[in-house]
Amino acid sequence: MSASTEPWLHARQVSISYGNDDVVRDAELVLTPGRVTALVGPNGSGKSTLLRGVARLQRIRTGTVALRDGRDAAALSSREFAREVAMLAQSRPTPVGITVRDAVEFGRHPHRSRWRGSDPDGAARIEHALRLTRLLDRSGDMIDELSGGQLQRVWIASALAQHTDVLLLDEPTNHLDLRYQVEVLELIRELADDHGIAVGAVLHDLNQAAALADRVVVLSGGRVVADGPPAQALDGDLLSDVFEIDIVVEHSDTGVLHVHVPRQLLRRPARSVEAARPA
Ligand SMILES: Nc1ncnc2c1ncn2[C@@H]1O[C@H](COP(=O)(O)OP(=O)(O)OP(=O)(O)O)[C@@H](O)[C@H]1O
Repeated sequence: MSASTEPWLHARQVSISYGNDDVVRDAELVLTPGRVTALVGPNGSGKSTLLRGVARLQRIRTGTVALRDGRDAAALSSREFAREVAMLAQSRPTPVGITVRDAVEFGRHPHRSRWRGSDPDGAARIEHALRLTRLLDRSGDMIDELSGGQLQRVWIASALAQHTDVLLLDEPTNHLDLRYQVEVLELIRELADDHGIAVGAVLHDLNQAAALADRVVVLSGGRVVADGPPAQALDGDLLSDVFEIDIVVEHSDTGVLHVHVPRQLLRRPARSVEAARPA
């Protein structure tokens, strides 16, 4: 892991609007090498918009995004920017008729020379990405024949082949069963720990955020309302306010956080079950 704590991405006072609506307001996001930062918050709180804004997929109305060595992201060409920051968006169409390797090769696009398309490091980078995502032995498979979890790993491999300092992931565990969720989360942890990548990930599951992240950013109504280590940012009272439901956060002796909704809120009264039964 890199020892540096200088941010590799630092978004300051970022506001993003749709029409006249500010959906992200004065947000700050700091991504440092070897660290995973989770963005959490209710539906519509601005998590994806903020991530898309710092990935230059969405226009930022005000604010700045600085990359490694303080370079202004807005001053880079799109190819230069794509060599620094990779983004795995929330939903991607699955192309038909291409192999796993072809899909991973998409990630090399910013590294190809403009005219002749040469990419001397390409083969090694693609193989590295396939190995990290445990897809080497599937590299010839057609991607439309993969399971959801395998496909998610292919897109992560494609982002890794891009060979960037910063990796942004929008709900990387969406639609995956528990086993694949754990696999993807372990992979993300490995990318930060063993490869020093600065990762920013939107996550819905607060327990996954607590387990995975070094830092958690909580968004509410487009504003950052907490930003810190999980034990600090995932505060029960704050989360209850933000999600408008009672949320309890327990800290175990071993330092594990457990975020949950008290059971009585989930229990259905017996009579409603009776009432639902057909006569
Ligand atoms: N293309 C768009 N046009 C107009 N408004 C949009 C658009 N995309 C998102 N919004 C609005 O911006 C706000 C923030 O949306 P965003 O998708 O960033 O939230 P989110 O926290 O990622 O939500 P979710 O958890 O549901 O994915 C919401 O009010 C949403 O309705």
